[in-house]
Amino acid sequence: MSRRIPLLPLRDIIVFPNMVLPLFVGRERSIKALEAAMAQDKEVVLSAQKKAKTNEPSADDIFRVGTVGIIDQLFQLPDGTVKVLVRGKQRVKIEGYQENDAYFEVEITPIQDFIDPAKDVAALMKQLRETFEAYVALNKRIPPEMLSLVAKIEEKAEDPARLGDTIVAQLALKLRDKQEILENEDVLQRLEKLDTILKEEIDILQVERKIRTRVKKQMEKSQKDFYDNPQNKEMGGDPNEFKNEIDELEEKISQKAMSDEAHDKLSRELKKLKMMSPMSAEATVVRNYIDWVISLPWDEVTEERLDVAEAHQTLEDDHYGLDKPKERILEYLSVQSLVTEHKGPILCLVGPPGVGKTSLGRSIATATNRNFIRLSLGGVRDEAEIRGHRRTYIGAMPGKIVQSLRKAGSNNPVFLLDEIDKMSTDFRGDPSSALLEVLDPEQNSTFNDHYLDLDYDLSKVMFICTANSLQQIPGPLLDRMEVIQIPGYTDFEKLEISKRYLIPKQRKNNGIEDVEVSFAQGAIGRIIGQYTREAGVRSLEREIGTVCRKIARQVVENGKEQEFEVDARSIPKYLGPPRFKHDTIEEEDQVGITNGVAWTQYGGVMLISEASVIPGKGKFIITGKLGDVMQESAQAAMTYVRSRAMNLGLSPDFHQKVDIHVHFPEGALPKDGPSAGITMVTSIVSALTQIPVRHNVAMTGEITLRGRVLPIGGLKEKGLAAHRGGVKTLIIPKDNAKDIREIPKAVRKAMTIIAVDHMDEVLQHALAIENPEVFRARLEKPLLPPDVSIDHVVAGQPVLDDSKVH
Ligand SMILES: Nc1ncnc2c1ncn2[C@@H]1O[C@H](COP(=O)(O)OP(=O)(O)OP(=O)(O)O)[C@@H](O)[C@H]1O
Repeated sequence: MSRRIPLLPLRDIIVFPNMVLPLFVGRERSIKALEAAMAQDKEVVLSAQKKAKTNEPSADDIFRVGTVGIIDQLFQLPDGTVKVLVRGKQRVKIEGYQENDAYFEVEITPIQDFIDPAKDVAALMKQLRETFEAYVALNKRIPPEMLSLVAKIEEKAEDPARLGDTIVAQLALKLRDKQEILENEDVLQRLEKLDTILKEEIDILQVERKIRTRVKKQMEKSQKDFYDNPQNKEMGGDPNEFKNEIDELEEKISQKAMSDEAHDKLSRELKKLKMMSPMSAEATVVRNYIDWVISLPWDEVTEERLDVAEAHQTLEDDHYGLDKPKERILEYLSVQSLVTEHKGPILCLVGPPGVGKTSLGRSIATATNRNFIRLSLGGVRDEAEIRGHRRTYIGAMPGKIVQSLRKAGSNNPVFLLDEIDKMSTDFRGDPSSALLEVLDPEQNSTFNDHYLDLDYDLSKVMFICTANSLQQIPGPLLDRMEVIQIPGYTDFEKLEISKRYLIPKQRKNNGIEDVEVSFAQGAIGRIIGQYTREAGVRSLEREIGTVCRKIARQVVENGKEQEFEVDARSIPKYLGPPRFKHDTIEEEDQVGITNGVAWTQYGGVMLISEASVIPGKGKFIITGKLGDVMQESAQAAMTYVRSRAMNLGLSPDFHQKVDIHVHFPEGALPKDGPSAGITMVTSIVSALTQIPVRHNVAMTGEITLRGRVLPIGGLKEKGLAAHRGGVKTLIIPKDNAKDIREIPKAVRKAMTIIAVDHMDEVLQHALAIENPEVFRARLEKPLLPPDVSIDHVVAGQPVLDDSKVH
């Protein structure tokens, strides 16, 4: 829906939503625009000029994307200029300019933010918050209260767009860069971009700081020389205070239980500290070191216990379903309680995001009376992040393992190493080799952090790893783990999880526990089907949270006495228009459009392939996100189609007279591209023969040159995706028939699963042919009937004369 609003062109400033800032307006046209806005509903479009210097900008001089703002205050200053306080509201696209005599009026449409469901929003927000904190620590220009604001937004994990907009508003970036961020509709890409920019800035600031420290050190040295001169003694700092501090540290060191090695080391460090000038940078480094060592839990433990029945109850109380993982976890815990030392393998929970890996870890901690800490390894590329920097580096710190242990406060916590499949390696060393040492029970009783340079005993820690996909876990690490797979949930399971856990939890979080709220089954089903697309329940929980928040607002406005019945029809009122449609099947059979199912590390997805044929010269084009991955399969597919040309009623040289275009529309990027081979062939054959593809059939399988259908992975996830999408018949490779058992029973019952060996069979089941028998007979005919020479077959001959299309 477009609207018309006055425009205020800005010089060198970009306003983001939620940003409040004063503007000084001097240009006559701009003042007129403001007056017009004040006369209407105080809204004005704020969009930057491409060049700040332009005095009389024309439509082409102004960016097409800006922000609608509300004028909160307006003052006329004595010199004729106007000061306005504006508040950014929403990104908008300028569709057209109407230049009237006095000012610009623009036609705008709001820009909808897009959140890629395949990405882990919470982790990205956390990462950006951390980077921002590191940046603020180096950059004193940014008010510290921004940190708490940013932390609050991140903690709620609901509004990634706001997080990005709040941070970008604080940065001094080039206009073009800011505009680019404003224009990007993909919220998570905006966050990633900001994260990169901040990291670059941090690098620069660190170099500057190093230089400053060096200069400061030199100054301190000359200062020390100055104080050391007896004549100047009386001007020095308070020596008593320093002595008290040293005494205090000495006391702490002697009282704290820690290894002998640590004791000795700290005594030596303390001796060094005594010799130093209290205000020197060196003294600060030594003090920091001593603080770190003292604050670690050397001897603090929580009393472990394990009552299997109780642990079972805790796991049941916190999670619905997940029978197999729960059973395996209990077996694991039982073994651990029988052996005195934890020398067994490490548990590794593998599954898509939001299936409860972290929360299972938390339950294990509760069940065994251990503290719980979580460390995300996503994006860790540097060995030093795990193991710390040597103290010779400026600003050195212990690595993340030691930092986390300090947070845990005991030396026997459950330590969840999240996303071990997302670590990467670069020139700074391989973090996975450091991690190997951490996890290896033979080595980890003497774990040596570079910063501490002391052995620390990690053998009492219970490590649990999580990953989205097995394939990406470094081999040596995988060897040491006991993998527990947690597949995605069916819609039925999601419904139950919502009813039993997510809705009560969100009602509590949003303070509407004691309000009459009921969620109809249909309402939850609609949220699952049309507002989320995921294997886990993370977005589902967020959407339910949004509904609860909106109810909370109504309660605040109108009192608690109302009853709220959330039914399927009312969902758009709470959550806006449905977000996902095309993950379900088409309503009618269509030529050239085939449903595939594919595996991604976030669970199964529907993957549609479209083919269309146009007169041409034999070009074969594949486009869409999957384009590159599919090139090789595409060649095999084409060879098969050409070898079957006669049987399909096509001229043998059909491929020279047409161009074929196959497209895989947007969607999550599957990891197993080739399994879309048979989907592509079906689309091509349908487009060439003009026989529609059955809309309620989906398929997966790789194809060879001769049309054999090869097995694929991830059948379970694919089955779930097909079921979610409303598929009635699922075609799978015969070699995968043994895996059908993995698909939940309810899903198996709801559809027919056909295992095939050859592409010919796929076509028989997938194409909407009235008489499949005739079609099969046709496919089984020898390739070239002996009495027909190639010359007799002409392009455009009647297609499959003996079978009818319905
Ligand atoms: N089976 C279940 N029963 C009850 N609640 C569940 C279940 N599975 C997931 N949840 C809830 O879903 C939310 C997301 O789960 P969690 O954060 O543990 O997912 P995860 O698998 O660890 O994801 P990630 O890998 O992205 O960290 C949590 O609030 C969790 O309590």
